[in-house]
Amino acid sequence: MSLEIENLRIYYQTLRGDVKAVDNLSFKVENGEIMGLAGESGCGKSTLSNSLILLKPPMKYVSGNVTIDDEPLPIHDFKGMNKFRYKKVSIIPQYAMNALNPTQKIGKLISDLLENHGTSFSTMEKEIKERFKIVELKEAVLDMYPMELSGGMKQRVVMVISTLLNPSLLLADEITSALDVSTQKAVSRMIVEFRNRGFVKSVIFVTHDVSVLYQIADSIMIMYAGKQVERASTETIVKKPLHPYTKLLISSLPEVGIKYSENPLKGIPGNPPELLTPPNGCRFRSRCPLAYEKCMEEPPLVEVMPNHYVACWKVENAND
Ligand SMILES: Nc1ncnc2c1ncn2[C@@H]1O[C@H](COP(=O)(O)OP(=O)(O)OP(=O)(O)O)[C@@H](O)[C@H]1O
Repeated sequence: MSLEIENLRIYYQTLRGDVKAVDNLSFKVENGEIMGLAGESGCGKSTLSNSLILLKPPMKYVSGNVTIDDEPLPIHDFKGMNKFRYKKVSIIPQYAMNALNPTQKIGKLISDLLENHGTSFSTMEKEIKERFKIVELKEAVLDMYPMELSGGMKQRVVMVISTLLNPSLLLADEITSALDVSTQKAVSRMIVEFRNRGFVKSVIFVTHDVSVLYQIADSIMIMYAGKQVERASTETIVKKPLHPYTKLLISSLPEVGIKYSENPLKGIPGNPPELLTPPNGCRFRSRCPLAYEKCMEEPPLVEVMPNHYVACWKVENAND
């Protein structure tokens, strides 16, 4: 098993109280699996992914266990995580294109990073050049400054850098949303290629855009207001979703590249609840066309079919 998460709670400490951004999540990601993570803006996707590598204030660890390759991952221990970052868990951040130091040439940047992790550019040179070839970057890029590269090229440089040490888990956070459609496809294909070649064991691919996931993910987890509402194979989530929220999300698939925040879900009045004081029971109930009294109680996440998990009373009680 590449990643295993049990009862994870990650909050933001604010003057008004705790924002319950990730509220009791449990799931597993197998070796070789690309898991898509989708849901409307503000549902906790970035919080989950950031907490697995860079948990710092105002974000706070509240409870839960994380294991990677069957070894505990001390996400609550900022310093203790140093030996796991890049080596075991790596991230292509949301604004990867701006993540490169503008005053350093790409080659120097890679060399510094490798030295910080106990290896060197010369040891890794063959591999670096090989990977540049895979992402269709010329070797000459090593001698360039970030400002000399296009957005898509910078994105690919960051992809190579974050996976050079063959991490077990790669977190990819909205890495395609700022790109044009053909670059989006190329970047998504490269993630699959990296997984196929064993550069990364597993991937959590965060996006607003389920249509991107349909092309690359093996499984999809749908989050709503800090909770997991449904998780299954990609085929099942797209073709046979069971949770009312997933159904609405799938039926209102936006055009590629348009964020849900710019194109609110059609047919679902209202907004997700505030995570400072989330409602009791099902957090989707105020917008759910199927809500009934039972939804005042929190629905458990139930495996309704093998590897198909849903948190909805209507689904659980469908045969009553
Ligand atoms: N620094 C912060 N302080 C307080 N609350 C925060 C902070 N960052 C995020 N939040 C809150 O945590 C919740 C989850 O946010 P998060 O960014 O994880 O959602 P997301 O699903 O990744 O959204 P997006 O797709 O827009 O990035 C939201 O309610 C958000 O307002």
